[in-house]
Amino acid sequence: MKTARGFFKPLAIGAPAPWRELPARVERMIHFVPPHLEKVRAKVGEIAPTVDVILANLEDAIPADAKGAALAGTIALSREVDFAALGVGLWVRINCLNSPWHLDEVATLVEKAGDRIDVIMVPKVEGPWDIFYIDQLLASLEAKHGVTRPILLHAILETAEGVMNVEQIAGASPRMQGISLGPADLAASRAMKTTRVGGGHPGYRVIEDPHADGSPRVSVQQDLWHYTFAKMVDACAAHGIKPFYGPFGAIDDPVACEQQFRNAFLMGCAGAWSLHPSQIAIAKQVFSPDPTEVAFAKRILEAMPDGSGVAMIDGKMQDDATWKQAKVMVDCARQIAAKDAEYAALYGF
Ligand SMILES: CC(C)(COP(=O)(O)OP(=O)(O)OC[C@H]1O[C@@H](n2cnc3c(N)ncnc32)[C@H](O)[C@@H]1OP(=O)(O)O)[C@@H](O)C(=O)NCCC(=O)NCCSC(=O)C[C@](C)(O)C(=O)O
Ligand SMILES: [Mg+2]
Repeated sequence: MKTARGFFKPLAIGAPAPWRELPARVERMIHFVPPHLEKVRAKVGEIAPTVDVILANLEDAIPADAKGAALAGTIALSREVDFAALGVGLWVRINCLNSPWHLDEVATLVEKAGDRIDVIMVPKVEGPWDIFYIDQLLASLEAKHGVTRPILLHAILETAEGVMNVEQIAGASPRMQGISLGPADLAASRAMKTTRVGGGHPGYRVIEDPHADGSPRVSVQQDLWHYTFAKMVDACAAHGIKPFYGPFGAIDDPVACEQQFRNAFLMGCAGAWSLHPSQIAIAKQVFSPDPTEVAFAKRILEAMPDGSGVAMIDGKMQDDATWKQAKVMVDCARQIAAKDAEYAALYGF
């Protein structure tokens, strides 16, 4: 383990000092773009003002023979759209660390777009050693190319070993911005017998005991991901970084997508991925707290100005702990309102 002071020392001479606090950013949806497709890339300028983050994807879903074009497309994208002026994050998902592509990708990204990329997403992170490696590599490249703002790291949790080590991954570097669930690779890694990208499964359920009269037994579908998800959320919260739900592959099922996103939101996630333009509005609505809940939270804060004691509001007991929950809700709404005029009006800020 590094010493407490050592943790915040730059890892290369001339590299920028690591972040001590994460920059405060609204990241309700991470919108995935295949950057090798010129047709899709051309539309990013139009989509960007409607999202919080645009992610150029270099990994899975990009054919092996298009990896170079995707990297070139990412650099072009970083120049074509002024993401910083729009208040939109620019993220890149690189190929995994045991692939032949990641080294050239990281080198090219830092050299050609190091001052414009906010976050690099690293897939299939197995343990803290993967983060140590990429942390050092980034510091060396940032120093070499005079990048003054450290690029943050986001890990995808998509192997059984990664889940086992999630706490150490979350705390491996001050560059860690967050972690997303990668349900498709994780399912394969665990030998789960599914063929989906996230969401539930009709076969995973609980059933009530047989009735004496033989009448039908109630059976309810359960959440396949709850254990992994809760483990990830606690690891992130404990280390002061952000948990995210990952992708929802059934583009044709917006109802289930919304439910999956809402479960993640209620459990503490900051956002989810949008793979298709139709999922952007779903994520935006779900990850912006409900205005009615925000109004109630404001009443709690007003009823207990110093956050202590006890109060009754509409028959519900309020104390220091509900005050803290209310503060989480109101702070989140305030941050969103500062970025999004539509929600500022809904929240009355
Ligand atoms: C699913 C696909 C193939 C359906 O693409 P489509 O063309 O069939 O859909 P469409 O409904 O016909 O598209 C309508 C319009 O939207 C456009 N469009 C469509 N998608 C986008 C987009 N993302 N951004 C911007 N524009 C988009 C599309 O080009 C079209 O434009 P047009 O009307 O002008 O012709 C397509 O949406 C797509 O490629 N999405 C991204 C897929 C992706 O990134 N997958 C990897 C992430 S999930 C993952 O990796 C798993 C994980 C974490 O690793 C693990 O769990 O293990
Ligand atoms: Mg994956």
